Amino acid sequence: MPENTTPPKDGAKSYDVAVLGGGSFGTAMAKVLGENGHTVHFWMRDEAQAEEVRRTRVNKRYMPDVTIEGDVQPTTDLAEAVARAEVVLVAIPSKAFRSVIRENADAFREGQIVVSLTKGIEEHGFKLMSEILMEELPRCRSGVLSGPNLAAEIVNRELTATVIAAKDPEVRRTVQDLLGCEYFRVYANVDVYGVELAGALKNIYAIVAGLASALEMGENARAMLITRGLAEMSRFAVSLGANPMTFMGLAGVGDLIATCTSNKSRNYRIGYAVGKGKQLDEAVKELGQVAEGIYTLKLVREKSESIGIYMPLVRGLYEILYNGASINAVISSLMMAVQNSDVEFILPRTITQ
Ligand SMILES: NC(=O)C1=CN([C@@H]2O[C@H](COP(=O)(O)OP(=O)(O)OC[C@H]3O[C@@H](n4cnc5c(N)ncnc54)[C@H](O)[C@@H]3O)[C@@H](O)[C@H]2O)C=CC1
Ligand SMILES: O=C(CO)COP(=O)(O)O
Repeated sequence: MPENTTPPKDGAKSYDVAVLGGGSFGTAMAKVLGENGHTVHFWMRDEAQAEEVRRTRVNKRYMPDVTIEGDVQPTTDLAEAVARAEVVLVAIPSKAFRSVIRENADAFREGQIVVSLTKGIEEHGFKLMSEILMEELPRCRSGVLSGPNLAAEIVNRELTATVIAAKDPEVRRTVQDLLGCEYFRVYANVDVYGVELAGALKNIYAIVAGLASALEMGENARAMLITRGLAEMSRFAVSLGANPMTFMGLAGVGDLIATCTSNKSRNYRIGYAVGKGKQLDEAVKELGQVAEGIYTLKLVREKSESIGIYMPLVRGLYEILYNGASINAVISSLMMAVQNSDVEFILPRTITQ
């Protein structure tokens, strides 16, 4: 056993796990797995970065203050990482997710467990990452992990809960066994589509919340945005087949609270920067990490218009970010819109658009 390997918990099985993606979240999950006593094949595309992590145990660009403990083996050989793994966790931004999986599809085995950690939507065809996994790796067993999981807190072992969503009970159990520990708790769900869509949609409202914070709005406004964001995202997701109750859970309201109230969220930080007068391009460049919400916003706006789902916050944010609308004008039109029902599952909305 290598020097820096933690033995697995008493009686627990030690797995070989591949983590694909060497950014903030890949690093956070590799660290949890390493501390839980598993062998981690940590794939990243950049050899210099892999060598640095190997040598220093620090992923300097994404997590400069964090030492990665345990048997975490950085590699740039994706096929080998997957071949050695019993379980594969994918933390690659949505824009590159399909191409990375497709180019390496031959490396995956029948029945292998592959779990998406990515909170985004594919541009063409409005596909979620679990759908991409089913299309590209039809012989594997897939799942998605989502929830209030700010990487910057997990790496400090701050108490966190997440959700594994999968139809196959063994996938759910395996991921709970792999990741669960004294600071990371893994709950299960079977509504894969709802859990995954919740994780992607909440990024939009985190941008809205960041914007509101930059404008120094109060707590009433923050509560209104979070709650109306929840109403809007569940309305949209339910129309596409998600279970509304999923939005009451960690992957729904939980993640919405975490990212709409914290500048540790990159999406929130984008909203904050725009609210302080930065151009979107400038804000993204300064962030230097992925903020999925800016892409998800475009796709959800287009989809909601095409299927006739009322999403005023999406529409307003889109006008601000992509059409140069004045923030104050958008706020005013949202506040002066026709007054409507609070919980539409109890009192149906009377106004549709
Ligand atoms: N950071 C967080 O707190 C959380 C992030 N997520 C999700 O995880 C996904 C990844 O996010 P982060 O790791 O935070 O992003 P990041 O911006 O910190 O890192 C992205 C990583 O993906 C790599 N990458 C980009 N394009 C690539 C390509 N074509 N091929 C291979 N690798 C590529 C980059 O080199 C980098 O290592 C996102 O969908 C995000 O929403 C989910 C939960 C929490
Ligand atoms: O999804 C996240 C936490 O649950 C991370 O959010 P950001 O991508 O906005 O940092």
